[in-house]
Amino acid sequence: MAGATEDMPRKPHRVGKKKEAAARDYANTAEPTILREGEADILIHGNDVFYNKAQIVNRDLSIAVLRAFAAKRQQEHESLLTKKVASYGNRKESSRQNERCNGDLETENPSTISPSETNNLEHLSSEHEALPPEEDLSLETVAEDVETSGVQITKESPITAVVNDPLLENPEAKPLHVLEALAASGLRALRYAKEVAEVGSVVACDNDKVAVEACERNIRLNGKLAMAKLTAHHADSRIYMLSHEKEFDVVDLDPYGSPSVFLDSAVQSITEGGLLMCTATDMAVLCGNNGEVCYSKYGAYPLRGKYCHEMALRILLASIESHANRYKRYIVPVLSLSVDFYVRVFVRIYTSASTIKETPSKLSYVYQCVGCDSFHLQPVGRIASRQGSVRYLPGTGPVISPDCKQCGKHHNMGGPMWSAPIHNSEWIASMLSSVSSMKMRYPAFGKVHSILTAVSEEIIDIPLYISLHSMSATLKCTPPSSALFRSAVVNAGYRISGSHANPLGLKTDAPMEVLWDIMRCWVKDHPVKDHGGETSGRVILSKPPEIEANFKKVPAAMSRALAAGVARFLPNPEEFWGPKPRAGRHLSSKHIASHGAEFVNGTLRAEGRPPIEETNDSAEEGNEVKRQKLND
Ligand SMILES: C[S@@+](CC[C@H](N)C(=O)[O-])C[C@H]1O[C@@H](n2cnc3c(N)ncnc32)[C@H](O)[C@@H]1O
Ligand SMILES: [Zn+2]
Repeated sequence: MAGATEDMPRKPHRVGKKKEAAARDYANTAEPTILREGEADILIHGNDVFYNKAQIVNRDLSIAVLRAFAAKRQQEHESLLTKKVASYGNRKESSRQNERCNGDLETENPSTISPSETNNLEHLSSEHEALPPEEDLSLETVAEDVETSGVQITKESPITAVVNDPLLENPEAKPLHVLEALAASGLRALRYAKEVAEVGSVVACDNDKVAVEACERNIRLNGKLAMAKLTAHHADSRIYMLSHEKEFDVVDLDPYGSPSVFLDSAVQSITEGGLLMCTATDMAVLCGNNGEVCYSKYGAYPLRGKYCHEMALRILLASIESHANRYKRYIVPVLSLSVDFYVRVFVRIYTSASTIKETPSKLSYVYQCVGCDSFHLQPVGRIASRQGSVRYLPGTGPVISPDCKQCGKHHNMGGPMWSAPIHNSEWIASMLSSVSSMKMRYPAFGKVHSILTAVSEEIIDIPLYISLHSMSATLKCTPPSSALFRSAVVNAGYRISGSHANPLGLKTDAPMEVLWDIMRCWVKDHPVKDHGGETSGRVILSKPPEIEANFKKVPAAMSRALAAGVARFLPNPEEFWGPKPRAGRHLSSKHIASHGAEFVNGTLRAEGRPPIEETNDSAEEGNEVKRQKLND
């Protein structure tokens, strides 16, 4: 500035095109820095390739699930092996009996077969593996014409069929073949390869050439093990997955925003019983700010209830199930999380033409009152058993009258969403003990442990949660403490728990009328001012309660973790813990508007780049702020 002296305060000025270009050049020429997360190192070079520190929890959780999955696969493998060995024993026994009848053959005791013996046995045709059980049995009746170690066996004999089973040849489960379909720097893929021993190979795919080059550099940076297990691949992952049908034991989808366009190919590329791990960060869409956009992406309407974060998870699950069903496949959720600014689900994928008939009974619409937020689930389908036969029928309804029984207002209808369980309790328990036993291997251990603890306490068969604060706001009363309310629910004969998705959320099987009666009783003892008008709260309070609530505290109503002083909800370690701009975008005035000056300059400072000063709002920047607020 002409005439300005050093000690005169400088005015913030607009970031011009020149400055943006300078920042870009700086990013391109600046020395890269090395960043370590878990056991992986990556080179960070400006904003060329996407990296978000806030996703460390996401990556740690994924490693915990991957370890649990590997252990489960080994267990399943061993139990299948035991069955096969037993079946081999039975067949050998029946064969021996035949031989005795013929009086010309001797066989060893079938029960003495050991894994080392099975290792020496011949290869099996893969068709045998695919045979349904009835067809298997027919193999027992085959004539003998091939000689092996003094025993005559035909090519198709039952003994050969079982003995040559590749499963018996390899008592250890196969190493996991993993696809990180949207890999960016490859950090996640590197962590899977280096930190999970059972992972044998990882393909890190990205359609951005710069990202793939960065990934290749990072693989080399991480040394021999990474180089042996990891391959960076430049492709549109949708096409890549479609051309690798049922090949990957694990597929990870971690997109910018919505995963919707990747789901169809992802569900086809996973092996039988394999694992899909999927993130969605388009929370504004999934939580009801753009209902019609959600419908176009996920095939479901979200509702703007207090439970919106759990509904977001359930909409994503329903969408994955719908894509899977097209290929006679179905999902079994093991862990479904709403964390910070995203949702992340972990589901196993199986194939069964008969099980997919159950899908409509695992989905529900949701009616939500516009006045008091009471909600009711309307199943899409049901299963009826009569005289030993099972029938799949449409749901019966409507489950509620058009006007709310509590306050008389109408309902909005959302869904369909997944209304079957979203977690597997056995997995959660084993993950909790596993992460606790290797704390040092999880950089975000505290948060990961608190999330899994909160999940472990959730009632597994109750979709969505109520908010005591929202109910109290409707009645304009001071809320009872959570302990008192929870006790009243338990004393009325129902179950109640917290929700990992919201520290104030309560999951219960108590019907809405019981919950409102408890609140009516509370207000009787803690009267509210009458503000007049026909508010929903006034209508609700005008009806006398049908039950007498008992607020006597009961231990069964309390969180075990809370009582034991174990954290269930931890604050984020830093400010600006949220989504990041796409890679390759210049961090500029727009990002100041959408993420805040401190965030952008914090990013630049971390990279040793000059900070960008704040500018005036433009209309577009204002829109970005709005969009970001919706995201928040
Ligand atoms: C959010 S970043 C992934 C972050 C990474 N998973 C991690 O944990 O650090 C999304 C990545 O997906 C890539 N991508 C977007 N569309 C793609 C497509 N159709 N095929 C392959 N990669 C794609 C982008 O280039 C970007 O690198
Ligand atoms: Zn109502």
